[in-house]
Amino acid sequence: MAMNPIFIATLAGAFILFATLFQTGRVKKVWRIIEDWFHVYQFLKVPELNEATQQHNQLYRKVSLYLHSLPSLEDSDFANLITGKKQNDIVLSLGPNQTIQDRFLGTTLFWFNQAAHEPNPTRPGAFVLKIRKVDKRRVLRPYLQHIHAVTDEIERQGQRDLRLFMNADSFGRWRSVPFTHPSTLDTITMEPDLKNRVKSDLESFLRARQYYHRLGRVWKRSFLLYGPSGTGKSSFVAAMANFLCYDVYDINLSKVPSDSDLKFLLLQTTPKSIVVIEDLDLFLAEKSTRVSSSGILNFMDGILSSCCGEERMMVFTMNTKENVDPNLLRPGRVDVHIHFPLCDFSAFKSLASSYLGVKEHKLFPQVQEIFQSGASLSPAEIGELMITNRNSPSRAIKSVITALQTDGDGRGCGLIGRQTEDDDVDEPEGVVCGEGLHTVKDLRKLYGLFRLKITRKHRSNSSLGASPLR
Ligand SMILES: Nc1ncnc2c1ncn2[C@@H]1O[C@H](COP(=O)(O)OP(=O)(O)OP(=O)(O)O)[C@@H](O)[C@H]1O
Ligand SMILES: [Mg+2]
Repeated sequence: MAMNPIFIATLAGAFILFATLFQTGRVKKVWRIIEDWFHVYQFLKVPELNEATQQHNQLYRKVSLYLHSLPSLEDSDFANLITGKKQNDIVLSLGPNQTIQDRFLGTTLFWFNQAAHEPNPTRPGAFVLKIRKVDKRRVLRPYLQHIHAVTDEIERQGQRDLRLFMNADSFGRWRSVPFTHPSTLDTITMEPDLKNRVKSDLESFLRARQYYHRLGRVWKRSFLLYGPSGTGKSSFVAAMANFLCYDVYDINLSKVPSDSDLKFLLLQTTPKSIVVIEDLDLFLAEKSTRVSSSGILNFMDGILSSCCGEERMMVFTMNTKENVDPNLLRPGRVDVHIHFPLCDFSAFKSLASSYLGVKEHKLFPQVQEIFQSGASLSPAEIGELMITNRNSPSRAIKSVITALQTDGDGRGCGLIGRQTEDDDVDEPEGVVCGEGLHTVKDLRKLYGLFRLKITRKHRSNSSLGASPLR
């Protein structure tokens, strides 16, 4: 029996239409909606915040990291293209209200990225997992374990994209941007011995989960970075974040309306993060914040951090700690003190090596002499002169000499070569307080601190990290 040509044409047309719709994913979508009608799937929500406590849900962060590592992200209906860590790096990011598929143990799972900002801009987002009811019992538990394993591995290899969180408004919420600061411990000019001790301190912190638990302590560590402006304190925080592969929460105290808002901000921070308060001395001196001293003390004591997870660094920066109540900086509140001094000759040489690629130069003796006379500049000032004159090392060094003779004159006076026998005092260098150790002796043993002779009144700028033990 001959086929009706109209029937054949209609069939072919329907086939082409179906294939086209299938290609664009519309049929798949309609099919999914039909399946949802018949309750084939179960939905599980992973909210960004725990609604009862308003704390960050760790699983949300892990799921986000996991989903962004999936090759199937390329096949999702809609993805954002954003720049990655390195220049020219372009990475895919799952768009809001978009779905991504994953395969696990022979079944397909769907993740829906529920947008954070609709309809209420402050409402947190969520990921919604859609899994076949028949597969749930068999697949869900191992699948969640799989997500943990994959994200742990990503974090171990330091591949996680870091974020910088800021409390930019007075609503007590964090806003974040990708953290791409290029500073590393290698690029920070610092006395090499001190740098090595800090490095091993950070490394041992990363491995110390069991140790802290055994002691019944919160797995956290606090640093005080103090020294004049432009000596590298903020750069060091960035270097720490890159070294530890931790996010940074930068607390602007002037934007915190009250003690309870400070608590709330801390509760929302996640583990594997550095919580930073810059210029704490200024806030304490000027009382330019509505947060009380006891609010700051609670924050530093870690009572709060004990209820919102662990694996955190607290970093406070100050220009000087002279006017700060020593009680505020006692061990436990601040575990490690690091002094960031103005440049001495060896710091200058180190900057010349990295900024100008010069290890020796005929002008070096002259520079050394000027430093010995007591003049000094910050690494930021010297670095800037070197960057400006980077095409001519001689010109760069000459400009540093001129600056030392003018701007830097006397800046370091009294800090170098003014030691008197009467004023001798045992001063440890840099890192001064250790975990679980309470005596000065213990602390010295910990870091093999060596004795420096410097004056009681003036901190030496010839040695990075000189810090009195109290
Ligand atoms: N020790 C250092 N090693 C390398 N670069 C440095 C160092 N100190 C400062 N710089 C450079 O100087 C600039 C300013 O440094 P940074 O902001 O870290 O100083 P700071 O101590 O935080 O100053 P402030 O107290 O004013 O906040 C940065 O660009 C940094 O690269
Ligand atoms: Mg700074």
